[in-house]
Amino acid sequence: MSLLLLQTYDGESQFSYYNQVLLDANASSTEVVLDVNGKGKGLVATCDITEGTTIFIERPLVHLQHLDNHGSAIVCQACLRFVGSIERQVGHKLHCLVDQLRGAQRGTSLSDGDGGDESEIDLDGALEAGERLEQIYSHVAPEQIAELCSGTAKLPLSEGFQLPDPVPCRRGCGALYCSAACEVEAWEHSHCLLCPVSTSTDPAAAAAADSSGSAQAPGTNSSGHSDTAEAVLSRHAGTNTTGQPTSSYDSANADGTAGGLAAGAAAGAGPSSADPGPRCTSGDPAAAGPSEAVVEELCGISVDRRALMSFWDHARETNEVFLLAAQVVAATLLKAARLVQVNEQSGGATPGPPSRAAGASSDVYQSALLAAWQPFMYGWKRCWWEAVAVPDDVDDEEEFRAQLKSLASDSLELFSAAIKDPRFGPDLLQLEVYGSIVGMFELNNMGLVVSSPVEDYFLEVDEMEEGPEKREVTKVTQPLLDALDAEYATPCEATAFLALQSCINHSCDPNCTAACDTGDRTVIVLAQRDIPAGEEITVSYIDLSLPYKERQADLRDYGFVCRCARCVAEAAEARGKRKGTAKGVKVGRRR
Ligand SMILES: C[S@@+](CC[C@H](N)C(=O)[O-])C[C@H]1O[C@@H](n2cnc3c(N)ncnc32)[C@H](O)[C@@H]1O
Repeated sequence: MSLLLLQTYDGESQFSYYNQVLLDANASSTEVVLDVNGKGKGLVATCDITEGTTIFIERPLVHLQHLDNHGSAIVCQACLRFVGSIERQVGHKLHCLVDQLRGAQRGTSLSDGDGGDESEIDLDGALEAGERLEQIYSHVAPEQIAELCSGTAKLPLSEGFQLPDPVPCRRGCGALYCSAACEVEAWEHSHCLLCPVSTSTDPAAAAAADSSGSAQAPGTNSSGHSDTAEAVLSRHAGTNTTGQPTSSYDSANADGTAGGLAAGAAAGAGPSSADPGPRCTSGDPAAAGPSEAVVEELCGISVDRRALMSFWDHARETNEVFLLAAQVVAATLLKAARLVQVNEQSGGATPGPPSRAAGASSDVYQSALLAAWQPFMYGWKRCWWEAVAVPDDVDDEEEFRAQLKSLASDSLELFSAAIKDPRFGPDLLQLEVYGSIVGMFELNNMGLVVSSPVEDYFLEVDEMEEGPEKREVTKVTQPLLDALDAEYATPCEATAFLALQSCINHSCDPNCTAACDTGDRTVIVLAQRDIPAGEEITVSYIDLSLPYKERQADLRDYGFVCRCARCVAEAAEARGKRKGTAKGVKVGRRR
């Protein structure tokens, strides 16, 4: 059954799809070739390209800020821009850091108290966490962290680093955006299905969302009043079921500790919604606490928000890539449902699938599903559990792969309990399809890194001319810098899938770089030397400074052995050396 979505498509349809993608990305100097020297499809220059040329600029189809990065960077969940203010970014980082360290200490004492296995108690870890906590508090008082988090404290020179005011998700799940437009974009893309906060918190928004696929203007509540990030967060995410404040946008407790931001929890180490403990809520809907068992219908798709929370919890505890897979499934379903809806509204006169009411067959729904699936149709390669490289410490490969498959099966079961649309048949929620989507991220994803304005802020202070003014400023900033230590420069880190960038093959001597440093989620592919027409466009997937063997080991994660010119030359050189040694040719130092 799943074969419909996983069938191999003819070259013609791929060709026309990629032609449109090239056009959208303004990539007129390249073409997608379906087989490049046995490496599958690749990108090839159609004309001479000079060094420094921007080959194309592209936005991801789906992306996710790494969960363990939420404690380090408050960013727009749609475009990854840093939001809020320098003060809040600094306060949030310290808050999460403190909470994480406290968690490390608590974890130890808990297993101690439980009379658990002595060998599982990480006393060294607890000691280290304690020392780091002491170090932080020797520089910054808890009240200062609370003031930075709440925005009441002002840092010198910070007005030169203005960040957009955060716009909260209309349901108040904890996700923040840099603008109303970004909130709408995320909502319409997939968040309207994936947001775990139930309708009951804002019925007007849900009603509007249901009728049009987009709801009321974000940032306004049902009475039309403007919601601030703080208001929404404190209403929905600010307290969990134990009544503890959970967000660094809440004012932290007087001792600065109960704000409850646990980077560890956001990273998947935290408690489940059934056992709500402190959580980092920046963009982490699970932090909003369990919602009521409200089943809604959006564009004809049924969503059980409470079941969704269980899916979220499982993904946070096992593999965040399931959240990306959920985005793909949700975006595909929504797009298919909208295609059907548009056609129904136009009485079937416009091209597209006719309505069920008008006697449509299931083929109509399948063709809408296939049209919506197209952006991902050419990206998948193998199921996750088949594609993953077996870690060195695994003895039984078969068992390892069976475990991954079972994990994916659990995740899909939870997702299927939350989101249903029988009109489109069972294909999209088949295990092989789900596994192929997860596998697609394993083999094709691109890491996005957006540098932090906090780093720029501290650099500007550092670069001030020596003198009384700098001394005044550093009196305030140096303790913060000392408390943050290496954390001060942590960028926003995310992972993404892009239609065109994911066609570029790897080389250990690449002619291009792909980077995301503009702070608007766009990826820029840049020629780093002159590229003659007909040459393949290549980038590096790995750290190129590594020696041959380590590069090959890293590339195993992408499922291939690199045979680029550099690898072939280095392998030949190594073979030559081994041969020379075997023949007794002198190598190395003479005794
Ligand atoms: C991001 S995709 C690149 C596009 C891919 N060729 C395709 O057909 O979609 C990564 C996959 O391409 C193939 N690949 C990329 N670079 C390669 C290389 N240098 N040698 C062999 N295979 C490569 C591997 O199968 C890898 O898993």
